[in-house]
Amino acid sequence: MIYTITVNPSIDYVVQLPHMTLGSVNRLAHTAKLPGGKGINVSQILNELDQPNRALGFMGGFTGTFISAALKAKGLECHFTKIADDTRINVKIHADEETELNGAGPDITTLEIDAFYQELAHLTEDDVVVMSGSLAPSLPDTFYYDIIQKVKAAGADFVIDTTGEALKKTLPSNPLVVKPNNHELADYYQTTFKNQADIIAAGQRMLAEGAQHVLISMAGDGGLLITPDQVYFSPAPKGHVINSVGAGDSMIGGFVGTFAKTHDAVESFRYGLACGSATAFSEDIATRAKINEILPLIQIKSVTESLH
Ligand SMILES: Nc1ncnc2c1ncn2[C@@H]1O[C@H](COP(=O)(O)OP(=O)(O)OP(=O)(O)O)[C@@H](O)[C@H]1O
Ligand SMILES: O=P(O)(O)OC[C@@]1(O)O[C@H](CO)[C@@H](O)[C@@H]1O
Repeated sequence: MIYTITVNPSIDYVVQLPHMTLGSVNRLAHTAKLPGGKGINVSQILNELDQPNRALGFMGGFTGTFISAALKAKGLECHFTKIADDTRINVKIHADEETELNGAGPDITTLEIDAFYQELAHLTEDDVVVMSGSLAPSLPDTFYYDIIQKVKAAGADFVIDTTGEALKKTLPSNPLVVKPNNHELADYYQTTFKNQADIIAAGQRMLAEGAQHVLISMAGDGGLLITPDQVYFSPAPKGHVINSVGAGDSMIGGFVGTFAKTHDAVESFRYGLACGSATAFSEDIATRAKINEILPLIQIKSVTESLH
């Protein structure tokens, strides 16, 4: 079973307007309220790929009721831990440029945290736990690290979508895959990239530091997959970008869901790329139909030889 953990889910309130003027009343041309949060987005993709999975995390209040109902309607298996406080609302403004206003998140009590841990009490070595997104402020900084210790004790695999110090702390525990984007990768090693070879070298360093696979996403410039003995690149297919929020989560969902079925890293990369672009070309997280439309457009090539 794949478990996704969204500690801090959200209603993503997506608003569109041709132009936003700060300090004025702006009238919205189009709005949408979508269930969001990084792990939930991964679960939505897994569901589209018919990959059994269970969405975990904390959910509460009228916002939590909305998200749970929306996910149930989509057929997701959800085991969220109920909390007393309201789940947050994140505002995604699509005007001249994309601007995001993400809430800090609700208060979560020690009793609620204990109840959440019960969901991880029966992990086995066949399981994969995907952890994504910010921690609510009331959670300890070690929250993800503590979960990883439980995952490792059960012999299960894990994926964590994080950056900075949190990533540094988890790499030695050998995550199945890490997916920094090229900017996060440059920040991580406090460097700037002049060309693709520099990006690949940084990805290989992350592999040496413990990741089993490194996926580097580069938005409209495509992605790279780094394995212990090969490096692959794919450009992104061209299309009309509608809402790139969740493209990175979709890439993780495509990779992890396919890897669980095939144990084939390149095939998993292919699905990851297709799911990422399919979401960028959709209002919400991509559907199976959109993913199928994009899959034939993905062109992966090995760039290993060009490095020597
Ligand atoms: N404009 C785009 N055109 C085509 N494909 C895209 C576009 N944006 C994203 N993608 C696809 O989705 C993948 C992940 O996107 P991106 O690099 O933006 O991830 P991210 O930075 O983690 O995004 P986010 O945090 O918004 O989810 C890319 O590698 C690419 O395959
Ligand atoms: O505030 P966090 O937890 O870092 O990110 C939350 C979020 O921006 O991530 C998803 C897109 O990746 C959205 O659905 C959601 O609003």
